[in-house]
Amino acid sequence: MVVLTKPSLEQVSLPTPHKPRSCFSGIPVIDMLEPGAEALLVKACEEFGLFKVTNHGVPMELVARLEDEAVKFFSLSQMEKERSGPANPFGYGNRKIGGNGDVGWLEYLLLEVTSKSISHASLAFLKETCARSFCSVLNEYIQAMRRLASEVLELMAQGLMIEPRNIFSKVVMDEESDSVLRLNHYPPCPLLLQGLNGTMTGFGEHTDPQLISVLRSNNTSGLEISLRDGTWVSVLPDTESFFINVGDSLQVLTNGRFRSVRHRVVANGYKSRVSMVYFGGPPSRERLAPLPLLMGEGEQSLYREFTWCEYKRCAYRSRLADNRLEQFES
Ligand SMILES: C=C1C[C@]23C[C@@]1(O)CC[C@H]2[C@@]12CC[C@H](O)[C@@](C)(C(=O)O1)[C@H]2[C@@H]3C(=O)O
Ligand SMILES: O=C(O)CCC(=O)C(=O)O
Ligand SMILES: [Fe+2]
Repeated sequence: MVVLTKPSLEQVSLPTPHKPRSCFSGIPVIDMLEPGAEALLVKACEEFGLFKVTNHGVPMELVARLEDEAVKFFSLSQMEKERSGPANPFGYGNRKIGGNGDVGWLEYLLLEVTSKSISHASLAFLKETCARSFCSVLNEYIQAMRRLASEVLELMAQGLMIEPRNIFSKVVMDEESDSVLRLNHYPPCPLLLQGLNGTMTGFGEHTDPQLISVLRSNNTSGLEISLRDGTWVSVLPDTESFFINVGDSLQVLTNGRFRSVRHRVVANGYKSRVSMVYFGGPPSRERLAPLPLLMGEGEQSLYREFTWCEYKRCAYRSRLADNRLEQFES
């Protein structure tokens, strides 16, 4: 995405501006090596659906290498980047999110992930544009994210006191798990420096469909979450930690006990934001329904059983802000 000049900005339809939010310092921080982390983690999933983890074991040097490659990719000419696009759903995307009319102040690379690496299809369109080093660091990062996602999911099961301990993690560790890696670049938005009142949407509000998302960003703010009472707050960036989001699938498995957090990103007038998100999803044929182990006596199941494939089909027909789980409520 190039930084557009004023006349060309007036010719494109822009995402709707909204009011800036206050910074929130209450995001739970979970030290993964601390005894008792599992109970804190459960509380965070119930209250916020978002927390950050420290002592996560992911080498910061690996994170820096992938971020460097992502920055290099986004600095290519528009023509070169577009050789890896349009995102349908995978590939390079610019401003358009999904196929149903959502737009944001960003460009991104959306990559399909198999159990070991990025998929052949995603690799094929990347190879056209990118150095071998990008592909190899992507695969290393994916492995680190799978391991972290799996460890966090095991701590969740432990905190919920359910067995086996891999009851959630085996879903994302499955050979056929359907996961995604997303590299987002939100360039500075010149309109914000030209007296635009309010803020500009970088990535519109939504919940993530998978079990969990593992998010890391550079030091530029922009991420906002909706609290239980519906107020939006801004999350301070933290380059050393990973943010973990509860996704829709985990909300279903826990019968609504864990909260799939609504979140969005606002653009910045001065600084670029780069985020890298791993979405840990189930295999296509996986059946999703509240785990009987987690249901109290007489507790009603909030959702009917459905497969990940069914859910995804419906997700890709929806707008970003839609409540995708509504159709699966019982
Ligand atoms: C508008 C859309 C983009 C999205 C697919 C969808 O139709 C609805 C869910 C969106 C979302 C949000 C979280 C992730 O960024 C994403 C990759 C996902 O799995 O679901 C995106 C989808 C996308 O950008 O293709
Ligand atoms: O860029 C971010 O910080 C969040 C992006 C996001 O929510 C997503 O890619 O689904
Ligand atoms: Fe998201």
